[in-house]
Formats: sequence, structure tokens, C-alpha cells
Amino acid sequence: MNDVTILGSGAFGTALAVALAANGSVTLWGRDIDWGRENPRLPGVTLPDQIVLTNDLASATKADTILLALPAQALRSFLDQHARRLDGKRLVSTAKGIDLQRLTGPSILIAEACPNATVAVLTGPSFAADIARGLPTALTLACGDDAAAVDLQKMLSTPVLRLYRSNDVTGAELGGALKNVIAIAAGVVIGAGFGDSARAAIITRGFAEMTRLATHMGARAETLAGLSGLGDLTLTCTSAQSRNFRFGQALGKGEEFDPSTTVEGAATARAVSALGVKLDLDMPIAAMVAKLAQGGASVKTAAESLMTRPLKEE
Ligand SMILES: NC(=O)c1ccc[n+]([C@@H]2O[C@H](COP(=O)([O-])OP(=O)(O)OC[C@H]3O[C@@H](n4cnc5c(N)ncnc54)[C@H](O)[C@@H]3O)[C@@H](O)[C@H]2O)c1
Ligand SMILES: O=P(O)(O)OC[C@H](O)CO
Repeated sequence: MNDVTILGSGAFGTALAVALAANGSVTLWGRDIDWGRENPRLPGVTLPDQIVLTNDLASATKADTILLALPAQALRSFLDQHARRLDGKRLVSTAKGIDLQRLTGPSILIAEACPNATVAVLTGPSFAADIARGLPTALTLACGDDAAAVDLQKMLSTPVLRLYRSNDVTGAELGGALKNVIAIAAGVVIGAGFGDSARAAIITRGFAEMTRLATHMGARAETLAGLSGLGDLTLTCTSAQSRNFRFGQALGKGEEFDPSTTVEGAATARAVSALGVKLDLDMPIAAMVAKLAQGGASVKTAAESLMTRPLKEE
């Protein structure tokens, strides 16, 4: 039996497997894992021998520590089907989104489906391609159980993957989810040719929006200012490696975007917009991204309506 299993063999699950192979054997499970030793979602990376590839969920879930590297909108149905195999384990979520139906982050979905599990979140600024190439990366490992947090931090750190510990699970996971929404907005700004000054404004006001919602939902403001919030927001709003940013850029230019690409911020913008209404919170950027992503507004109208809101204090 291997110590660590990763469920989800997309770009991120595979990259984490490559990184953790530095510490020993890792099992990588995927429903579509028939591509040999190179994942087409992570081209140019040959998987080391320490990674055991499998599509057998029963054997993969024998490990005590299981990382869930599925997209946020796929997690609920996966848990509905497979929670009995996962309950009682240490479950580390890496998904960056808010479930559109339940309006909660992955940690709550997991805790509800697996009430005897220890739930943690691994998040922060990290492109799969960077991690897989062994580039230095710093992440946040958040867990409400301090002893488990210390153990997971040690187990999942490597010489080039440095994990910082937190007990603010809500803050860590909301930072990762909400930055994707703002990254789409930043992409729209750049795609539409509004310039770098406008992007800085979107990042800053987006951060204010992220903090407003997250603290309302129980997060600590300093968590939002850490790797999982501001750190990831900075990365994703400024790099064309980001799928959320590129999706926004395509919207800004009025171009098509490959619908098979995982763009977590699109559904999460709708979830955030719904949360804003439900909790009576002002979330203008998220609401606009939700509209744009569904084709419900033009970029020109979106920019005008954000710029002509009533003037207020910062
Ligand atoms: N790619 C990155 O750089 C990166 C970095 C940090 C975090 N993340 C997060 O990791 C999560 C996964 O992203 P990714 O980049 O690996 O996506 P991806 O598009 O590369 O892969 C998604 C994988 O999930 C699988 N999948 C989807 N629905 C499934 C289901 N119901 N059952 C089983 N498997 C299912 C797909 O088959 C695919 O292998 C996202 O929440 C993303 O935000 C990604
Ligand atoms: O490519 P994105 O936009 O999904 O971003 C990947 C990671 O979340 C960056 O930390």
C-alpha cells in the first residue's frame, strides 16, 4: 500500500504526483488514465517510476492520505458516488472553486460526505507545469486538526515544494476559489485593451471583494493576504499560463475559447454572484464576470457599469 494517493489525473494531480515522487511511491488514479508515462495535459513531462498509475479506485483508496485533484464542479457527484471509500481517511482537497449547487467550497462538501475524515486543503500560487518541472513553489496546507496539519505539511513538502501551515481552511480555500473569478476579470481587461492601470484596479478591488465575502463566511483577513489569496491572485492575474486569465482575455477580445479547458472561475463567478445576493454583499466584479461568462453582457457595458457605480470610499 502506498502512503499517498492522488485522485484525478489532470494537469494538477499529475504534477503533484511528480513532485511527491521525490518522497517515495505515489499512486495516481484517473478515470481516463490510459496515456502511458506522459499525460497529454502536461506535455513534455515523463512520469518517474515511483508513480503507480491506476484506474482501479478500490485499490487506490487503500492509502490513508488521499489528495483530491478533481475540478470543483465535479467533486460533489464524485463524492456522491464514492464517499464510502473515502470516509475515515485524511482527505486533502486541491480544487479551487465553489460548488454551484451547494454554494460551498470543497472542504464542506467533503466533510459532509465523509463525516469521519480529516479534511485539509492544499492551495496557493502554483501552475501544474511549474511544479512538474521542479520549479520552486510555495503553497498553503490548511487543516483544522493541528496534529494532522503538521504531519501533512511534512509529508507533502519536498526540497522544491514548500508548504506553509494554516488552520484557516475556509480562508485558504476561498482565496483559491475567488482569485479565479478575478483572474477572468483581469483577462477581460487585458483582452479588451483597457491597459495595465485598469488591471491593477481590478486586482485591488477584486481583492477587496474576495476579502469581503471570505471574512463574511468565517475566514481570517490575514489568510486572504497570504499565499492562498493575494499570492495566487497575483500569479493568476498576471500570467498567460493561467487558463482563467486566458479565458477572460478571449472574452475581452470577443474570441472563442476551447470549451474542454478547465476554467474554474466561470462557474465560481455564478456561485459568488448568488452568494452575494443571498448574503446581501456587494460583489460587483464577480457579478459582472458571471454575466460576461454566460454571454449576458458586452465588455463595453460591463466596463461602463463598473466605472459608473456610485462613488464611494476605498
Ligand atoms: N492546473 C493547474 O495549474 C492547477 C494548479 C492548482 C490547482 N489546480 C486546481 O486543480 C483542480 C483540477 O485542475 P486540473 O488543472 O488538474 O484540471 P484538468 O482539466 O487538467 O483535469 C481535470 C481532470 O479531472 C478529471 N475529472 C473530471 N471530472 C471527473 C469525475 N467526475 N470523476 C473523475 N475524474 C474527473 C478529468 O478526467 C481530468 O483528468 C482544479 O480545481 C484547479 O483549479 C490546478
Ligand atoms: O490555470 P488556472 O487559471 O486554473 O490557474 C492555475 C492555478 O490555480 C494557479 O495557482
